[in-house]
Amino acid sequence: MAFEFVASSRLPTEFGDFVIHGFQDSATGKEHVALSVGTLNDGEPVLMRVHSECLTGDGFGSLRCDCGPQLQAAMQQISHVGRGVILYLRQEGRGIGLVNKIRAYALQDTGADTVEANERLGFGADLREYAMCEDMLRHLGVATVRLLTNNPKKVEGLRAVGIDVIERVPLFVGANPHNEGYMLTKTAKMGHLLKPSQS
Ligand SMILES: Nc1nc2c(ncn2[C@@H]2O[C@H](COP(=O)(O)OP(=O)(O)OP(=O)(O)O)[C@@H](O)[C@H]2O)c(=O)[nH]1
Ligand SMILES: [Zn+2]
Repeated sequence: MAFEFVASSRLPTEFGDFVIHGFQDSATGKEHVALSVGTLNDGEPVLMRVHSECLTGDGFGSLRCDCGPQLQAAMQQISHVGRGVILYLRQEGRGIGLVNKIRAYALQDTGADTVEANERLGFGADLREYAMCEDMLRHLGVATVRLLTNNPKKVEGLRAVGIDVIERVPLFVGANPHNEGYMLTKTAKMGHLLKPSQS
């Protein structure tokens, strides 16, 4: 089978107690994980975050983007509610990979915005795909979701692979002096909704 569940275990974190579920995609060689809290297979809508890997933001605390605070806020909210799931997808750099993201950052250091940098490297602005999410949610028994995101295209992408997104729930974490321009580009060129008035 191309995509399979491998194992689950307890994962206590500083944001609360999760269960981590490991999946392998033999077609791509990627390993994806889900972090869940509570009972998900009861047919009720599930609060969900689909988070794309960002080693620099999630792991190193980079201020160039908003990924780290978004992941932490999602973990806090889901833990607080006591029910929900985070799908952590290994699609670093919107799918171009870690080293290519660093190449894109180098271009941004000399004036390109996040979209132009990808294009100069010969990539589209966003190469992510979401088909694996359907497999992961089926395994977890999730029927419908309320999606924590500021990106309407992510809602469309998930619906396109058969996931029943019944609501988009904004995930605002604010900006800092290092990511202000990046956040403006996401709004202007990528359709992100980054103000409460836009939601
Ligand atoms: N290529 C590239 N990828 C980036 C850059 N900054 C962040 N990323 C990646 O972008 C992904 C996160 O996407 P975002 O556009 O921040 O947000 P989103 O997931 O589309 O939307 P939200 O659900 O609102 O977070 C992660 O995989 C990051 O590694 C960049 O300048 N260039
Ligand atoms: Zn990031």
